[in-house]
Amino acid sequence: MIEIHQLSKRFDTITAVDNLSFQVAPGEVLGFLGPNGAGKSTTMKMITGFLTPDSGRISIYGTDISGDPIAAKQQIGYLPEGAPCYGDMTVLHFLRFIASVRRLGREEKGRRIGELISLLQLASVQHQTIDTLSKGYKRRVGLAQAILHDPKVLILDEPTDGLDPNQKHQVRELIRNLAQDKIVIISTHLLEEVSAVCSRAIIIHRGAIIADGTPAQLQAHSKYHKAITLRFTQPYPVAQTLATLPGVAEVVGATQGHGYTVFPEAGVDISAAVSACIHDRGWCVAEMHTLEGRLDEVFRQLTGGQS
Ligand SMILES: Nc1ncnc2c1ncn2[C@@H]1O[C@H](COP(=O)(O)OP(=O)(O)OP(=O)(O)O)[C@@H](O)[C@H]1O
Repeated sequence: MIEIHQLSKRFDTITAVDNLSFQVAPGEVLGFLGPNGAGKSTTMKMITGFLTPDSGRISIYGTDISGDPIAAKQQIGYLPEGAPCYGDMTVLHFLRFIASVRRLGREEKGRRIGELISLLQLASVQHQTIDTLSKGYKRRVGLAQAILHDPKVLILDEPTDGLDPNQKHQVRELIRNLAQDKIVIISTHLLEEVSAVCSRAIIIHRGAIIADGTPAQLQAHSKYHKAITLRFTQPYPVAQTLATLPGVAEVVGATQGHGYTVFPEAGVDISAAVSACIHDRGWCVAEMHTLEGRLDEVFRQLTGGQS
């Protein structure tokens, strides 16, 4: 269990993290979302012991990070923003160095590095210096060093940044597999990443938590939650008719074709009423879908439209 209690950090006049409290349990993949400058990286740096908080407590499986930083850090794997340092080392030398720092035994060191080179597809670049690698490879080397000692806690700052779509997919699979018995916290700007890998998401804005829930719970705040999209084969008086149904908040027509989005009033399920109305009128429907909600819209709504 990770327990964060009333964590705060200021840089001169900027309050980067403002009285943040939350807990994360094993098996959870927690996504940290927020606009640029929201305080995600600063929070991660404090959880990993790289930055000292001005106030508040951080406990990693019962160990206070400021009380016993070495014991706490032994349990953590951290992928910071950007590329791994020591760019003049080859990938293999760097991973051997990290394995020594993490005090892996000789045999375990060789076995584990071999496993990770294969898992993260680093074989073709293992003798290349890190400075000469592409962004995607640097990111994968960063991930390899973060999970080398098989930590119980993984803190990953934008883990798929710079990866191509195939690599993004592979890394997300890897995170999902790793998460089974670990605590994983990832920061990301990619809302599809939250839906793909996170069991829970926290939205941070100006250093404070403004939403906390499963991706589905957050999507339920969207005005698209349980909205119905329709496409008809020919023109009908759809907007006027459906707008009069009980529970319908708004009907918006598409700019092209005979498509509509029917928005419900909050918490109302309008699917039965809409289907019955269409059936009664004998209208020919080409497509009909009920939407889950849009995380990007919830994010914009809660953060006031900032990037
Ligand atoms: N070392 C520092 N010195 C001064 N200000 C800092 C420092 N580190 C962060 N900040 C400021 O603290 C605030 C939070 O920054 P942080 O990097 O934690 O945000 P973030 O949510 O990770 O942003 P991004 O999504 O852009 O990475 C920002 O206003 C940033 O400029």
